[in-house]
Order: sequence, then structure tokens, then C-alpha cells
Amino acid sequence: MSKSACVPMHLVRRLLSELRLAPTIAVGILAAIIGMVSISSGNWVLIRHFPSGWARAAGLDLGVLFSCPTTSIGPSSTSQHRASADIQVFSLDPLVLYIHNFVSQDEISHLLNASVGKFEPSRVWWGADGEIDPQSRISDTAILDSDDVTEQIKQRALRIQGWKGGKSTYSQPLRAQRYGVGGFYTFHYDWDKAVKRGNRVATLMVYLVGNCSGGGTNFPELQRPDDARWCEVVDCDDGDYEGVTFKPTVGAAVYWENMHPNGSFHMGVEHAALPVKSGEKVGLNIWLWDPEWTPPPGEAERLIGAGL
Ligand SMILES: O=C(O)CCC(=O)C(=O)O
Ligand SMILES: [Fe+2]
Repeated sequence: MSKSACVPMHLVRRLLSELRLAPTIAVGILAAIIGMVSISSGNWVLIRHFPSGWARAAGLDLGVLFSCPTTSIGPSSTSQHRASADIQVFSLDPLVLYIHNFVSQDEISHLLNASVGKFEPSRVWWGADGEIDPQSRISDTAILDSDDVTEQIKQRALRIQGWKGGKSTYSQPLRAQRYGVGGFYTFHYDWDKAVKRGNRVATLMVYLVGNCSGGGTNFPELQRPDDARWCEVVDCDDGDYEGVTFKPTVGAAVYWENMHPNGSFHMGVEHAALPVKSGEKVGLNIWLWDPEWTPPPGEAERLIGAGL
């Protein structure tokens, strides 16, 4: 619990009666005192039990704005309850977020156990039929059954996406994606240009196992960040690939939106799973599907113009 600054009410009343000031001025002075106490205690403070008579006399309903002594918002200064805002905006257009600790170690163990015995060679869906194509993709896929943990993870993903697309947007079944040495997935989009209604509007790439070299997720169209602090999560030494490569950091997720706000396909979200050079990588695909998505007018022509 963070400290909150609280002003004893009997002192307040005495101060006000002794000053004999008009309520409006008194309220102003009080607010300034509370503000100073709040700032000096390093907290934002809400005082709920403010003497409502004074407030009403001043034409204000401060009862909602202030509360004392229990509720505090803003950064906590104690170590037990230190806030941890673990989402960082990586790019605005396309929207790409980096989410530290998207899944817990317990959830990772659960997902890995749930995938045992389910892995099959991954397919590519360039046309209507899925095919195994080692020129484009070498990995194994396990489609995970729905259970309490997978449903919770799906809800977490939808919450981050902000429930855009109305109540109908949902997560497709989670898929564990296992890559051994030489495993990769060539450059592709997660959106499907062939469909006319419903599409993958957002993707979360989650890393469950990352004890490997290589195996990052590369976005050739993204700008490398200027700030070297990003080098913790993206590969800053890679001279072989253009754009940005997210390292497969266990527990983390990269979130991106596959469409522009008007629903047209975003060309900036092309990506690939780079070849694993040693060790093993297991990713988790979360694809958010909006069944009501439709392409905006002129989209087919735009795709042809882009050579797709
Ligand atoms: O494993 C990765 O890094 C990316 C995988 C991917 O893009 C996919 O499965 O669609
Ligand atoms: Fe993908």
C-alpha cells in the first residue's frame, strides 16, 4: 500500500473557522495545502471525505475528486507493490507493441505440456489448400485444445487489442510452433488477401522456448530504433537482415495490427521466423480474427498495384 497524505479534519475546520474566509477562497487554500502535502509525500492523493458543506458552498463536488485516507493512484514508492507497466510501443504505423512477460512461467509449462503429442509438420496456405513446403517453412505445429489457461491467454490478448471490431472479434485456437536447427518460416503476412469477409486483424507472437541462436522474428519494413535500450529485445548487431529482428525472449510477446485503421492490409507487417542456428525455439501464435472485417473499396486493385 502506498503512503497517502491525509489532513486531520479537526485541524481543517479550525483553520477555516479561524481564517473566517469565504468558502471559495478557503477551499482554494485547502487544495493548495493538500497538493503540497501530496507532492512532498511523492504520491497523488484522493481525499473522499472532504467536508461537503464547504465544497457545495463553493459550487464544487469535491467529494468525488478527493479521498482520504485509503485510495491513492500513481506510482507506488514501496517495493512490495511496485507497479510494472510492461507494454512498450515499438512502432505506431504499423502498430507494434512489445509486451514483456505476456505469459508466466507456469503458463509456459502448461502450454508446452498441452502441446506434447500434438506436433505435426507445419503447412503453408499460399492457396486454398495447406501444403508442407520446406522451401517456405520448416517447423512443427501443435493446435492446442481450449482450457482455462488458453482461454485466459486469449482474453488477455483481446484486452490488449482493445476489443476493436466489436464483440465478434475472437482468438483463433492457440498454436505452438516448434523450430529445431534449420527451422524457419519465410517472409509472409498473417492477413489473408483471398478472403472477402473476416480476417486476422492482429497477431501476437509469444515466445515459449528461446534457448537458441537465430530464430528471431524479422520485420524488414520496420525502422530500427534509435535508442540502444531496445537492444535488450531486438537484435542490434544483425547485419544479415534488414529492418528489425525481435529476439525470442521467453515469456515476451510482439503484438501487431495487420490492417490500417480503415481495414486495408498493412504492407509494413511482413515478417519471417529467421532460421534457428542452434538450439530450439517454440513460439505461440495468437491470431485475433474479426469475422466482420471486409476490405475497403479498391483494396483488390491496391494489392495488384503492390504486386501481391
Ligand atoms: O516464429 C516466428 O517468429 C514467427 C512465426 C510466424 O510468423 C507465423 O507462424 O505466422
Ligand atoms: Fe506470421
